[in-house]
Amino acid sequence: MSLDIINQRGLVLLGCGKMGSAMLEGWLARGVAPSSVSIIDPYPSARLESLAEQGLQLNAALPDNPAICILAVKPQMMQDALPQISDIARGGTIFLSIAAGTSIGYFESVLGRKAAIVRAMPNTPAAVGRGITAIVGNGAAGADALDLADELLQAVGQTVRLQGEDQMDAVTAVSGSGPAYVFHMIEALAAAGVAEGLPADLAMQLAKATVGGAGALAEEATEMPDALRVNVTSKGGTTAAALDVLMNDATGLAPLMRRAVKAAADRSRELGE
Ligand SMILES: NC(=O)c1ccc[n+]([C@@H]2O[C@H](COP(=O)([O-])OP(=O)(O)OC[C@H]3O[C@@H](n4cnc5c(N)ncnc54)[C@H](OP(=O)(O)O)[C@@H]3O)[C@@H](O)[C@H]2O)c1
Ligand code: PRO
Repeated sequence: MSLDIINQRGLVLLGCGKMGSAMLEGWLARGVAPSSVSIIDPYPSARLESLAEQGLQLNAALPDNPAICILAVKPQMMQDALPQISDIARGGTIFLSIAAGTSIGYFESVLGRKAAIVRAMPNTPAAVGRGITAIVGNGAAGADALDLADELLQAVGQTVRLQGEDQMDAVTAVSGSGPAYVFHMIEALAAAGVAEGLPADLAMQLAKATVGGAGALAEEATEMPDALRVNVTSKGGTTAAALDVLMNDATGLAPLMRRAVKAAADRSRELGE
C-alpha cells in the first residue's frame, strides 16, 4: 500500500510537539504533501508556520473524512483536546493514538466502538528515521487500517505489531522511554571520563560515538549483544574490571534497569486509570 491515500484524503495531527513533529518530518520526507496535512496545535513552531506557507493547514477547518487522524497530545491533555476532532467521520477515518497509558477503551468511549482505533508507541529516534513503534488496533481496525498505520509509522523507523494491548505498558517502558535511559548513559559515561581526567568535550564525543557505534553494531551484527560484549572483554583486562562492577547481581545495571523499567511501566498503567 502506498501513502497516496493520505495525499488524497488528508492526515490530521492533533498536537505537534516533540513526537508529532519528529513523525511529521518523516512523513514529509516520504512524500506526504504539506497540503494534505492538517495540524491542530495552540502554539505552532516556526517550522509549522513555514510549512503553512507551502499549503499545510494550521489550526484551520479539518477535512470531513481524512484517511487518518493522529492523536499526539499529552495523556493529561487528551480529554480537553479531543472535542476539536469531533466532527471527523467515524466510519472512514483511522484514529491513531501515540499517547502513553491512554487505553483503546478510553478512545472507544469518546469516539464510539465503530471507530477504527490504533494505539501506537513510537520513540524519538523517529526524528532521524531510526524509531521503533509498536502498534495494536481495536476490533473496528481491520487489516487495511493496521496496514496504513504501519506504513505511516515505517516512514520513521521500524514497526512491530503487538499481540494485545496489555503489552503496551511494558513496550512504553522499554522503547518509548528507552531513548532517555540511553541519553542518560551517555551523560554518565562522559561524566565518568571527566572524573578520570578528560576534557568535557572530548569525553562527550567519546561517549556519544561509543554508544552510537555500539548501538549500530548491536543492530547490524549477527551475534547477540552478550557475544558482542564478550568480544570486547579481554581476560583480566580493563573491560572485565568494569563489568565486575556493572554486572554485580545486587548493585549492577540489571537490577537498576529492572527497577527503572518497572517504574515506567507502573506509571503507564497509572496514566490509563
Ligand atoms: N516524547 C516522547 O518520547 C514520546 C514517545 C512516545 C509517545 N509519546 C506520546 O506522545 C504524546 C505527545 O508527547 P510529546 O513529547 O510530543 O509532547 P509535547 O511536546 O508536549 O507535544 C504535545 C503538543 O500538543 C500541544 N497541545 C496541548 N494542548 C493541545 C490541545 N488542546 N490541542 C492541540 N494540541 C495541544 C502542545 O502544545 P503546548 O506545548 O503549547 O502545550 C504540544 O505542542 C504524549 O501523549 C506522549 O505520551 C511521546
Ligand atoms: N515519553 C512519554 C512519557 O515520558 C511516553 C514515552 C516517552 O510519558
